Amino acid sequence: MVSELFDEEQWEPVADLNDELEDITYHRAVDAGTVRIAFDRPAVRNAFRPGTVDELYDALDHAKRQTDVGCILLTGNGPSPKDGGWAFCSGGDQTIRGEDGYQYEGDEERASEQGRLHILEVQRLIRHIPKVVVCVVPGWAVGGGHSLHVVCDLTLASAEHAKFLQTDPDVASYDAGFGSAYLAKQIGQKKAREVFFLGKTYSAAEAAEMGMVNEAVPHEELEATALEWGERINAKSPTAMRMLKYAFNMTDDGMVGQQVFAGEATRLGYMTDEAKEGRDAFVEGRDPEFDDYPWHY
Ligand SMILES: CC(C)(COP(=O)(O)OP(=O)(O)OC[C@H]1O[C@@H](n2cnc3c(N)ncnc32)[C@H](O)[C@@H]1OP(=O)(O)O)[C@@H](O)C(=O)NCCC(=O)NCCSC(=O)c1cc(O)c2ccccc2c1O
Repeated sequence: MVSELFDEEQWEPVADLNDELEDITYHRAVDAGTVRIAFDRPAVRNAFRPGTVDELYDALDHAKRQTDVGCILLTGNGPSPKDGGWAFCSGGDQTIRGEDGYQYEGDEERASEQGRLHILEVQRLIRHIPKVVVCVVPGWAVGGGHSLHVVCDLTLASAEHAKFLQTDPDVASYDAGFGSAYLAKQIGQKKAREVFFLGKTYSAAEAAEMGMVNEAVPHEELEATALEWGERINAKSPTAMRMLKYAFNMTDDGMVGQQVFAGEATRLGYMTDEAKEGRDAFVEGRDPEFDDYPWHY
């Protein structure tokens, strides 16, 4: 069983990656352009270790390159075989945290590598991926798991079991990027500081009220609702959705935000006859003829 909330009839494993996965699962909807990527370490509340992060990055990168996929669901499998508890993700696995980051402990080939903090690379991939990423939270979203939900485009949560908590300062860690500063953009400075400085646990309803969760739904309906959201998203114009995501990002992302948005503007430019004329003239060794193209106003 992948997860108690997982409906096997709706999904098929992504064949070219799934055999290599240990810490996550990766599925594609049978008849929709939606993929489901899930943490699969429920016994430790889906804490991530470096290998987990590698797999997550690879799955997201694979999903990015599927031109018929518009929606990525990021979730956590469960419940825990130990105590029945649910989690989206409890952040970095503290048992393998070394002095310079999280260690590839137990992986003989990579044990000598430096400590990693590359969940931040995953955050940046989620931020820039030209698709809608929905965080589907069936239980705890804590520490680095909380930050992941913050950086996703939308968050859908289990009304009964989802719980939101920032423990970073308890374990002497700090996501000083999207996890904190971008959270403040979502819920306001006072509330974001409360999340980190007081370390309270918030229910799905409270998190929705604060503006960091889009909707709380009954636990049993969580994944069906997520698939419905995927359908709604996939029915829309891919170009419009991509440009909107990058427009939302741009005001907070500085020159990188401008670069990502501008890259898509360049792509749209390349699709015009005017751009083709510029290219063809160079390739054919002649002067370009732009007289047919107006100076739009
Ligand atoms: C998540 C909890 C609030 C759940 O509490 P609950 O009482 O429901 O369950 P237990 O505490 O009994 O946990 C069950 C079981 O899971 C193990 N476990 C849970 N979380 C982790 C974890 N993160 N690492 C390792 N193991 C974990 C727990 O030990 C139990 O095992 P048993 O063997 O006893 O059954 C609560 O568990 C909790 O508070 N967990 C810790 C949350 C936490 O502090 N996470 C780390 C925050 S820092 C972080 O994530 C982070 C990562 C990065 O890579 C960064 C990179 C760059 C900047 C910042 C980063 C960053 O902040």
